[in-house]
Amino acid sequence: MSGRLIYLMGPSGSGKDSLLEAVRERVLSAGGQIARRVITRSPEAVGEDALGVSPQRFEQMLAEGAFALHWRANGLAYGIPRQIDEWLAEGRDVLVNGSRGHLAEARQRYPELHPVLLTVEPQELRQRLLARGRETAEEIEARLARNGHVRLDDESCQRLDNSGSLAQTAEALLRLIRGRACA
Ligand SMILES: Nc1ncnc2c1ncn2[C@@H]1O[C@H](COP(=O)(O)OP(=O)(O)O)[C@@H](O)[C@H]1O
Ligand SMILES: O=P(O)(O)OC[C@H]1O[C@H](OP(=O)(O)OP(=O)(O)O)[C@H](O)[C@@H]1O
Repeated sequence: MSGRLIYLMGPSGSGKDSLLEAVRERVLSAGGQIARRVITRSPEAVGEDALGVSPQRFEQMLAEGAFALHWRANGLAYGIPRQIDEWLAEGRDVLVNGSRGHLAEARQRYPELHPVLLTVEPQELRQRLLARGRETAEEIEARLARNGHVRLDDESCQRLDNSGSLAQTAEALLRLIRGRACA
């Protein structure tokens, strides 16, 4: 039986990378996997477990069919390695740090995916992006503006509020996964 694709979305700064890191050990010990994104950003990017590549290398990987999913946002290119298909075929649940703007395309490839939307109070979101200190003030404003016009009216999305404690959000995500995806 195929594993489930847990497609985590949310505004830049809402805590997707932090949440995936917080649940990583328990997801892996339950036989699940967490996809490592490929991003055209410096490998030193603060607070994320992504593979940083040049735009040229990204295009080469894309041409070689290396990605199961890929999209562009925030002036960057993001890719999800095709390895997730092997994991899913092995019956493993796979968590992906996804994009709200790419959900429709992701659904075309994975009709059974489980969408999870991380939400954060707007003012808290701004503070977190500033505190993370990875983007310039201009890039932060652009991300906040993007959040203002990316609309997700998909009622099937499970919503997780990450405005409070990360540990509590992690427990909520694990309950959600156990409830819907893991035996
Ligand atoms: N529940 C939380 N409470 C306080 N700070 C958080 C919480 N979740 C994430 N953060 C912080 O907010 C910033 C953005 O988190 P990050 O995981 O990079 O978000 P995303 O991956 O969605 O862009 C980071 O500095 C992170 O440490
Ligand atoms: O379509 P959206 O839902 O707005 O998402 C746009 C992009 O931003 C998110 O990445 P992330 O939050 O990790 O961005 P960052 O790491 O570049 O800040 C998400 O993973 C997408 O790659």
